[in-house]
Amino acid sequence: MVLPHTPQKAQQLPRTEPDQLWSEPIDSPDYIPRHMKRSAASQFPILEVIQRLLYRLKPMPSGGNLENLLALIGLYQAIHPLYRLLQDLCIRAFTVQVTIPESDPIAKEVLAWMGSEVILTSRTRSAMLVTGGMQDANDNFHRHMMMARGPRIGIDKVDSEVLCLPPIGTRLFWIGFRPFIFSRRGGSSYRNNSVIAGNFVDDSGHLQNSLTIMTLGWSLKPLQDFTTLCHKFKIKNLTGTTTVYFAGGGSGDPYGEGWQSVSKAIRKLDTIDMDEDTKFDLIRDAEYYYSEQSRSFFADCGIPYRRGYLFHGPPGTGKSSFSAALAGHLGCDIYHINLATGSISDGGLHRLFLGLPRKCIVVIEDIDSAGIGREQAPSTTEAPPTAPTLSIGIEGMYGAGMPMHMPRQASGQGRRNMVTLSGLLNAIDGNASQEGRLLIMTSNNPDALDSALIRPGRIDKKVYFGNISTSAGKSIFKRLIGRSALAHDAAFTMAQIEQYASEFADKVPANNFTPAQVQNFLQGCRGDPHQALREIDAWVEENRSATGASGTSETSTSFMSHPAFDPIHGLLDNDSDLDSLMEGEGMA
Ligand SMILES: Nc1ncnc2c1ncn2[C@@H]1O[C@H](COP(=O)(O)OP(=O)(O)OP(=O)(O)O)[C@@H](O)[C@H]1O
Repeated sequence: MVLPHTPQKAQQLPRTEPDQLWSEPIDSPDYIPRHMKRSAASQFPILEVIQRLLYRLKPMPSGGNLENLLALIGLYQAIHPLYRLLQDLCIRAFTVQVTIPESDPIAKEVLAWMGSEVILTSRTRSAMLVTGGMQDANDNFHRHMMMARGPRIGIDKVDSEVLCLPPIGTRLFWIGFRPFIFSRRGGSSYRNNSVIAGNFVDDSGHLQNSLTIMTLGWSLKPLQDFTTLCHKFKIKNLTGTTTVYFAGGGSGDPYGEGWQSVSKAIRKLDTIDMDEDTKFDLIRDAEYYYSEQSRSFFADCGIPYRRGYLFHGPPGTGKSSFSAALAGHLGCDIYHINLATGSISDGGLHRLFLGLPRKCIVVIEDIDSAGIGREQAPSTTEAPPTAPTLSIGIEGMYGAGMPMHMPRQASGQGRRNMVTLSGLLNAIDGNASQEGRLLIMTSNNPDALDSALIRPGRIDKKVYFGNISTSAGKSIFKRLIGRSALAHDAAFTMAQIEQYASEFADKVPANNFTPAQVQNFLQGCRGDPHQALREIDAWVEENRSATGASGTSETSTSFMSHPAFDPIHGLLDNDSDLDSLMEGEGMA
């Protein structure tokens, strides 16, 4: 039986219009005329959206779960920007923050502190693990501290070179009763509308990774105290190491502009073979420079608090090694700038100097090969078309005025130098330049340098590093061969080593080879005194003919060749003296 089809009228539920939600009886004190509500909603469309979404959320007699869910999501989407706006307003009103580019030395200290004191000590659920070396030039430093704290999150299962750092993101931590928010941002995670973590845009307009530290209040003092805490933490944990910073090449450099760092074991001063008087004079001078007495002397006399040395001599004679050992001795960091890379501009150099801490050693390496010779009058020589902004110094490199002594490296094909003499002078002691640094310039050819660069006040001491003397040869043999032989083979005695060292030194013609050359030969002998003595004659012959070494005017004036020069004089008269000499050696 077919029932007649009686179309059922869909049950129409009375729907409440959004406006009715707020409707009040006309005699109610809360009554607002409808047209006024409409105009408010039309002025702020977001209100109307929220109003409609709220209406959708009203429980309905039939179904509506999906609709409710969608309305809820829509409501969240609509309210979220408002929430962010309010959050940002509160942050701006009640907090202070600092942003540090990740390439800055302070950032390394903050990251290390966070990794060690927050990430490894809390029940963290995320961390950034990086292998040492390329990922983070500060690897040794972080590793050192990880070892100091002990692994906490299963790091013992992985290679000891894995480092634990705070991940990209935001993290809350407390120091005492004060909350801090730490944010680490990658350059790509730039968000225009956030004030929680500012991003750092470098001079070339590129986004750099950055850190932001934020805390409650209106004063930057707690943040300054925090960075000081991180710095002290670094000093405490870096006993026995020196942090060596290298200037990044510029925006084209994968590591970016600014300072990149690596930690190295401190090289002891007694591993540098040089005239003892010169050595101790330099040490005394540097120690005095950093004393309170000298600081107040400079201040009282109104002299800029700066000091400069020029180390000159052939390559491989210990200029850089001594600088590093001096930094280790003074307990400060060392900053290397190599202008010969041709990728640092005047502005970049200035910024590098501005980023220096108060106490540090800055080494400008091979300054003569950087093409910054004497400032010349503008040359008529045409510069190559690829170098439209050639400095005065570089015109000499490319043009007819190129000095004959200019190393091949500096005259590199197509490479140009972007630092001018005036730019360099301005960076090292212009008005805006940081005080307190000890500047060391190294040069293989000081005659090529402009007198303005090395005038008193800029360069206070000039020290010549020369080829190896007989006594220095003996010293190097004892350090590189004798020590190892005594440690690994009981058959050797001190007296024997002394004798072998003298024999070896006699076979190496004085002032012909650099310490680096001799060191290289001895390293190849792997601690075997007999092999060293067996092979030295052939090596001398071969290298003499290869280099045509017959003594240079430089070596003839070397302090190492001075009859009075005996770098080990007074130290090696007996066994204990040798032991004391050898105690701190072996670090390269
Ligand atoms: N006087 C020295 N005493 C001990 N080791 C030295 C000495 N000179 C050089 N060496 C060794 O030779 C190597 C090169 O030395 P270093 O880089 O310090 O020379 P440099 O004079 O700075 O050379 P360059 O002018 O090329 O920069 C280092 O490994 C260092 O250990």
